[in-house]
Amino acid sequence: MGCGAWKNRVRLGLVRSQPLVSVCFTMFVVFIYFFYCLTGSCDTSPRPIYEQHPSKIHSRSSLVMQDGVLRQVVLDTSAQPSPGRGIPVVNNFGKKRFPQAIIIGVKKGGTRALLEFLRIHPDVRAVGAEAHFFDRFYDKGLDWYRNLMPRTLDGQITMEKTPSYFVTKEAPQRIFRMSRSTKLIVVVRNPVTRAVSDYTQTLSKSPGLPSFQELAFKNLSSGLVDTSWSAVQIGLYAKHLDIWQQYFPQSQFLFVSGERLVWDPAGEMDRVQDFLGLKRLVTDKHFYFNKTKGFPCLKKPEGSSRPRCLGKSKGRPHPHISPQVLQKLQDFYRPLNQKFYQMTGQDFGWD
Ligand SMILES: Nc1ncnc2c1ncn2[C@@H]1O[C@H](COP(=O)(O)OS(=O)(=O)O)[C@@H](OP(=O)(O)O)[C@H]1O
Repeated sequence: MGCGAWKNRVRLGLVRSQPLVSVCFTMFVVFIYFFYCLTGSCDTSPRPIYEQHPSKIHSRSSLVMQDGVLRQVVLDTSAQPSPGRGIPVVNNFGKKRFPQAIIIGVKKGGTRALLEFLRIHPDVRAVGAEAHFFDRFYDKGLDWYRNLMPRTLDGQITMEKTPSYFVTKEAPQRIFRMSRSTKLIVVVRNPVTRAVSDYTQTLSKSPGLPSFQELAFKNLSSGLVDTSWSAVQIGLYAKHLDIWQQYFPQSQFLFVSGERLVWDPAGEMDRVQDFLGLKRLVTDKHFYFNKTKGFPCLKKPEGSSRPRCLGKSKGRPHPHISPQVLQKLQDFYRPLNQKFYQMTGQDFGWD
C-alpha cells in the first residue's frame, strides 16, 4: 500500500493507530533524503585532502598537451590511493596569481627534478606541465596564463617551469611586462653533457637521426661547430643570459647547478629556498640515492607514502660518443663558459 493511501486513510479516520503514522512519516523522510542525495548534496565521505587544506596539495590538476592543445587534467601522481584520487575537484581556496618565480631553463638541465623537489614545500604551488606561455602561447593573453596557475593562499608562491624561455628572445621582455619583480631560476649543466642529453631525447623519438658528431660539427677535423643545431645553441649560456640581463638585475636570478642537484640535492635546495624566501623545509630527510637509477629520488612525495623517482625519460643512459668529439665540443664552449661564470659570479666547474 502506498504512502498516499495511508495518508488518505489517516485523514479519513480509517486508520488511527499512531505507529502507522510514524511509519509513513519515516518513509516520507527517507524519500526526501534519497532525493537530496541524488543531487550529490549529502556526500559524507571524506573530502579530498586538497579541499580540506589547499596548502597541502601541489598541483594535482595539471596541464598536458593533448593533440597539440593544452588541457587541464588531474594528475595521478600519488603512489597510494588518496581520497578523491583521480576525481577532478575544484579548489576554491586562495587566488590564481601570476607566478612570482619561474624556472626559465635550461632544457635538460634538471628543471623537472628541481620543480618536483620544490613542490614538496607547503608554501609552493606549481603548474605541473610546462605552460609555454612566453614562447608559444603569448597571444592567448595574460588572463589565460593566470588561469593556468593553481590557486594559492597569501604567503604561498606560485611557480611554473618552461625551460625553453631561457632561449626565447622575446621571453625576458614579456616576463618583465608581466612583473618586473619575477624571480628567475636557471638550472644549468655542462653544455656538452646537456647537448648529449638533448640529443638522446631526440634520438629516442627519431631513431634514424644522424650521429651526434655529424650534427654538432660542420667539420670535425677543423673543430668547426654547428651553432645552428639547437642542442649546441642552447648551451651558449652567456649569449642567452645577456638578453635577460638587459631586463632583470642580478639579484633576481638564481643559477642552480644541475650537477650539484644530483650529488647534493638538499644543499642545492637550501639555496633555492633561501632565494625564494622560503623556510628550509625541504632537506636531506626528503631524499635518498637510488642506486639503480643513479639519481636522487624523493622518499615521500606529497600525497604518497612511497618513495618516487622521476620518470624513465629523466636520467636515461646516453649513447656512447667518442671522447675526442666531446673534448672538441668542450674546447668550443670553454671561453663561453668562462664568460658565463663571470656574468653569474659562479664557477660551475665544467672546465
Ligand atoms: N633526481 C633526478 N632524477 C632524474 N634526473 C635528474 C635528477 N636530477 C637531475 N636530473 C637530470 O635532469 C635531466 C633532465 O632535465 P630536465 O628535467 O630539465 O629536462 S627537460 O628539459 O624538462 O626535458 C636528466 O637528464 P638525462 O640524464 O640526460 O636524462 C637528468 O640528468
